[in-house]
Amino acid sequence: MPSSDQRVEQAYELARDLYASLGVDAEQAMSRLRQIPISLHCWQGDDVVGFEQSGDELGGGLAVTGNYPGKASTPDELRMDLQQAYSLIPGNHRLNLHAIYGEFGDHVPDRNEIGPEHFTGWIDWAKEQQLGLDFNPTYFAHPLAADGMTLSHPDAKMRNFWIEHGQACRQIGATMGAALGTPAVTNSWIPDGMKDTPADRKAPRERLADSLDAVFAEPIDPAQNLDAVECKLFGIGSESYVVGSHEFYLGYAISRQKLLCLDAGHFHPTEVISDKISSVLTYVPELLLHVSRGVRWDSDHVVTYNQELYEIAAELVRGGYLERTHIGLDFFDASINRIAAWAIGTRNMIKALLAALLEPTAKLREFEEQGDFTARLALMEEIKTLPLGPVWDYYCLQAGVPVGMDWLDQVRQYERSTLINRSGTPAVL
Ligand SMILES: C[C@H](O)[C@H](O)[C@@H](O)C(=O)CO
Ligand SMILES: [Mn+2]
Repeated sequence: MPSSDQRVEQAYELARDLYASLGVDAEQAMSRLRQIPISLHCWQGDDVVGFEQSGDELGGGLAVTGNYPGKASTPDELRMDLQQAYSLIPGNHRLNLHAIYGEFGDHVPDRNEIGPEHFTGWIDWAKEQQLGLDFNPTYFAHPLAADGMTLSHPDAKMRNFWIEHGQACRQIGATMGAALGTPAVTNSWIPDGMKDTPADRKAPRERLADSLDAVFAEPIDPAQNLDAVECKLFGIGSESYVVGSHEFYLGYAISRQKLLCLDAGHFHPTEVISDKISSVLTYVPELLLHVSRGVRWDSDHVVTYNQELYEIAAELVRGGYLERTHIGLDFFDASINRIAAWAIGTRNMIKALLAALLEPTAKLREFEEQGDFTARLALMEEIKTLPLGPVWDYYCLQAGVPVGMDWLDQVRQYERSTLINRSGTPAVL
């Protein structure tokens, strides 16, 4: 009887030969994949609560549903949970932190007073774990964002408070980047918008452009920090008008040569970000992706292995855009084990990149150039059932992470040994 590792190897060899017959080198695909970091978002680990202990509502049109037990409530717990998640995911990746996740001690500073000193614990840990860090100002869950306006607020004092927050966050990003030798992508998303039809769409957008210019005024070495801006179509409470719309940020990013963040859940349901990548990268230097999954009104379901995920990955590979794209995740689900959510979403993202790297693109292009759209469609359909699974299993085996569903046993074990003991967790999980 072959061992399970031998079965994985045998299945891989058959798959490798099949891909080779289509002109695809599976070894090369895997070695490229090893170089692609995914930035895991810290906020899946605690339902976007953070460590300010303010008790302020999430707000900003964001909502987390579910009450799965065992959520992290201290930086140490969150780091422990992240380590557990990384141990289930092949490759070397990054962590994306929000400003509310600082280690603030007894006297929590206001958002405009935070500094790199509140993130030394994260930086030291990231160094130890060999992770790059990314960063985000938190323009929500705060009394000064309670009316749904921040950088575009009509009151200059309010705008200034948030401008100072944005400036502080860039310095934190730069400190992270300098300490870790890899630039932090510091991404700005603001909730500003209106529930009902505004009488003035223009003024808030003009104010937002001015505020962003003030946030980004200080030049920072791009080897330490890169600025990104993220649009949204609508949120809860901003159904009729969002100041930072797609057109607004596309124009802003192009005119200021900033990174544009495309969140897969932030567009009309019939729009897909896979079709935007090549347009946007014609004009902006680099792209940040928030890979997510929109379901009706919610933009943040756990990423599944669906056709759009494949198309996103395929566009990055086909266009040669991997070097200019930072891949981050953005979902939060409190109805399932939070570590499993990270594992499922991140493994799916990596699996989609592997599928894209295994695509016989040269053949597809050949058909397209010949005008043979029949053959192009036929091959695209054939690709859907090529043996990706055996290559994926082999990739996981080689990386020393669980193969197939085995990762779930480890999550269950961690649940029993650790999550169950957390305060607020019922005796039986
Ligand atoms: C918590 C994140 O900053 C947030 O999800 C943002 O990126 C977003 O997508 C808001 O809908
Ligand atoms: Mn997002």
